[in-house]
Amino acid sequence: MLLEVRNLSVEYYVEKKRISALDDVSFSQDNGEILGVIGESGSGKTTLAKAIIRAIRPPGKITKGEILFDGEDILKMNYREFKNQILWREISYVPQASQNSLNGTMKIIDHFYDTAMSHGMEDPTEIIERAKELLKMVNLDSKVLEMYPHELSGGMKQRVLIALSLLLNPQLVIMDEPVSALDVVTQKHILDNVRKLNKELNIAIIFITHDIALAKYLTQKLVIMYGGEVMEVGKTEEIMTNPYHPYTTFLLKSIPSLRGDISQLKPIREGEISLSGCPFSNRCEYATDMCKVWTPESYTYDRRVVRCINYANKNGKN
Ligand SMILES: Nc1ncnc2c1ncn2[C@@H]1O[C@H](COP(=O)(O)OP(=O)(O)OP(=O)(O)O)[C@@H](O)[C@H]1O
Repeated sequence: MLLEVRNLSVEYYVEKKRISALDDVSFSQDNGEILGVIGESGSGKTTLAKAIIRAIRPPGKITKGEILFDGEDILKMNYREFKNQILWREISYVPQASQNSLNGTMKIIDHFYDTAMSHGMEDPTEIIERAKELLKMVNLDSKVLEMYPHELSGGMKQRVLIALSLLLNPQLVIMDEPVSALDVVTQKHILDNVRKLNKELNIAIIFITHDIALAKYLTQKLVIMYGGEVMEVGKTEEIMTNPYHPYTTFLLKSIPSLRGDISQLKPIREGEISLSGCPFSNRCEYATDMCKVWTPESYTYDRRVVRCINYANKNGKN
């Protein structure tokens, strides 16, 4: 097992109010596996990614849990040690809206130099060769290295960032909504690149998206999130053909409206997340009075993890 997140909770404190962004989140990922993290806006996806790369900053705080990477709890590591040994080298991150994260005054090659040199790769020829090799993997010509970000399309910039994230040969790359700002054709090209990288290099990928159709296309395992909680975890194929949690069913029903037009997806509105009981109970067509007051735990049923009271008596507790 490559990654194991255990009972992770993150809170933000804003104007004396406590926002629970992640509540008791647990899941695992195997070496070389593509894991999709799916949920509507505000469900905690980016917070989860940031927790794994230890980038939660005040007013946010990890209040509970463990993140085991190759068996070691990275939350317990000294931060400097984590930064030098794990970040970029073992786990890299392609942030949300990352196309804007390239520095407009720097050529693409300088981005590769910067990252390489800050991690002890000093030989310029080696860096250029590695950059060319990585660009080729994402179907970009090496002449891109001499270009500035504004000379590239959104899709090209996204591919540069994916190439950059692979510079130090990480075992795990976390991609936060990597294609959501792109047109459908470019989305497909990039997803095919990601798939190729995963196959050829055996890199594990956490693919964060609100679009279950994209996740269906790319991932092997799914973590479905709502209101900071994990609603369901299982093999993509099994979840797609037979969802257990009512929220997953709800998401799957929304597939046709999502394809190609992300503007149709409505973020979770304030008040929709139930603050007591199951977070989905306000919207769930099967919710009983019990669901509104009693917070379900995670139950393992049929190799699936489901956080729904209906599964409480079906099998043992997780
Ligand atoms: N810096 C912050 N300060 C206060 N609250 C925050 C902060 N970052 C996130 N939150 C809150 O934490 C919750 C989870 O947000 P998060 O950004 O992780 O969700 P998300 O699923 O990634 O959403 P999106 O798809 O819109 O990025 C939300 O209620 C959000 O308002």
